[in-house]
Amino acid sequence: METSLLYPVTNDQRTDQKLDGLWQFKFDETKQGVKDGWETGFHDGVSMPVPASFNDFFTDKESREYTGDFWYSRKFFVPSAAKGKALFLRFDAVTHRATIFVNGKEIRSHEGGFLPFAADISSAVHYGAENTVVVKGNNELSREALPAGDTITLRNGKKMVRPFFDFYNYSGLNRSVHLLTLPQERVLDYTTTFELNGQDATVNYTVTTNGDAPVTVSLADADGQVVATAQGKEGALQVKNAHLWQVRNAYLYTLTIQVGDDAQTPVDTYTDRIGIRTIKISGTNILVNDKPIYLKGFGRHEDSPFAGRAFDLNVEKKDFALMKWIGANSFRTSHYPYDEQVYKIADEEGFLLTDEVPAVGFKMAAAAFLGGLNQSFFKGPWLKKLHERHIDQIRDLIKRDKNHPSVLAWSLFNEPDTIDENAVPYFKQIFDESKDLDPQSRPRTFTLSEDDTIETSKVLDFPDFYMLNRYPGWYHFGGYQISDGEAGLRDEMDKWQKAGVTKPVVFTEFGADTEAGLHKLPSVMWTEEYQVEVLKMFSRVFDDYDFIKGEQVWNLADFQTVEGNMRVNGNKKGIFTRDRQPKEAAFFYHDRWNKLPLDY
Ligand SMILES: CCC[C@@H]1NC[C@@H](O)[C@H](O)[C@H]1C(=O)O
Repeated sequence: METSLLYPVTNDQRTDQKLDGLWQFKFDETKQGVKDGWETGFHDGVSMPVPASFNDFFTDKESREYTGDFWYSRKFFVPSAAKGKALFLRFDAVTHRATIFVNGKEIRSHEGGFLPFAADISSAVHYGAENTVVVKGNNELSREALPAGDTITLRNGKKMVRPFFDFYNYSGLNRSVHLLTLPQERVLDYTTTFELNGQDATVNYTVTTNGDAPVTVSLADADGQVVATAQGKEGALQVKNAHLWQVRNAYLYTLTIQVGDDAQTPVDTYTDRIGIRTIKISGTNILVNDKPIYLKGFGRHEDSPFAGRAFDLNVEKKDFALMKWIGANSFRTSHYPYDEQVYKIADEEGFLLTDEVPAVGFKMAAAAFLGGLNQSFFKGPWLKKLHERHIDQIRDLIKRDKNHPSVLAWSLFNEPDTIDENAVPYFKQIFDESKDLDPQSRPRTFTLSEDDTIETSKVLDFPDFYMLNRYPGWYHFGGYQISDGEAGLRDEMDKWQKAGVTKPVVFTEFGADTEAGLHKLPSVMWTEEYQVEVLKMFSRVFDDYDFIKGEQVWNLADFQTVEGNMRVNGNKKGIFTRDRQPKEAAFFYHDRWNKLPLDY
């Protein structure tokens, strides 16, 4: 688990310099790099943009599909003025694992392609001079790492990944790299929880530092007026006439943490924007500030042409424009934690997000679907290591994202095999170990695939609310048989109702692959008309069951997947195309959702 995952800020005590841009890049198929000393830097690579996945910049298949070790290198200057400071390189994400070298010295390694980590380089840098950072990355998949898959070797000796999941294995320095100078004594972390008292609110906080200097915490409103202050590493900020953070009606305060005796010359200062709101599950209702809400939105991917899985602020800005236009209020970070800047935008825009770890592909049937095996995923020599990494990434996910008002819930798996008895002890361990990680005690859950129903799933006691992924009209009962699909879906909902549903049910995946521009009257599958028919069918069912408290259609946009006879250059279930243009279904939801209140 990382010591500190605070997002970088710049002020009189801290600096944050992004090292984005063109780096040197090389594949290392024969693991030559270590023998040839690449860790000291190299100039005979190709230029590679950062942040970006490397895959789509090449014109040959071997490079696009490359699986194995790869190396990045660049120079960076450390000013003499940085002497006495703690120096870190913060990697917002390297997919799927990395080892970091500075001036040829190995600093640290990290496992997990979607969460940040920081390398303390204080002892390795030359001040007032250029330095060299080298990243040795690897993008192989296995059953003992997240996301799950296999790596095979073809007869020609090339390695190839076999994902147990339906998104392309885009790899590389997918998010920004920061050079940080920090005070030796500093804020490492903070927590916030909220109590609403009529018009007023209490912000309970804790602050973690690496020293004994006193701490002062203040809260300023959106106009910069300080509305509350408190002393100590634990305390309560009393806010009169609190302006609450609401769904699609956000309000953010600025929290300032100062370390040191003298407010004029603090040892460290850390600021962040927070929203005062509460989240609760009450019966079959999801409550924000004690008011029931209904989730309207999407499963998404960090995916776009050229940059692959890299965070691209332009794409993110467009996606939020589309989600606001269509009347959405929420999304799931399927199937991995997104870049922190996404959560900051969601905080500002008043969107709720379900924050998901990359525990995807924990199901051999998925592997079978993608040409894999048919055996129990939760019974194998890989489980011990997988569990260690799974809970480690849950810990870091919650540590990183716990102060975002936009985070509604934690999704600990996507479509795991929960029919298998062997899943129960694994789920118990994960839910026991994650129980107290979130100071705000937000709901923990996971998605249930088609096979995992109220009759077959063995782990329905664990989630705080249910997330269902259902595909009648597509993967079964498609085309003219869609009426059987609707009847079957209603049968299942009747069983949930008869069983006495005591928790909210949110549909987190449903939809149909659709080739933009394909039309037919009457419809056939793959046409835009048929996608609307499927979505109208789901809407009819959602409107008939009161315990259904959300509809998040799969997917916001078309996205890249592995090649296969079930994919047409990727997954086409998008409501928008991959270049973010509307299919007919976008206008259906624009009409359906904008008729409703923003939060219901
Ligand atoms: C029947 C499982 C559906 C599946 N669910 C997980 C997503 O990551 C996939 O994209 C989606 C699909 O096949 O469209």
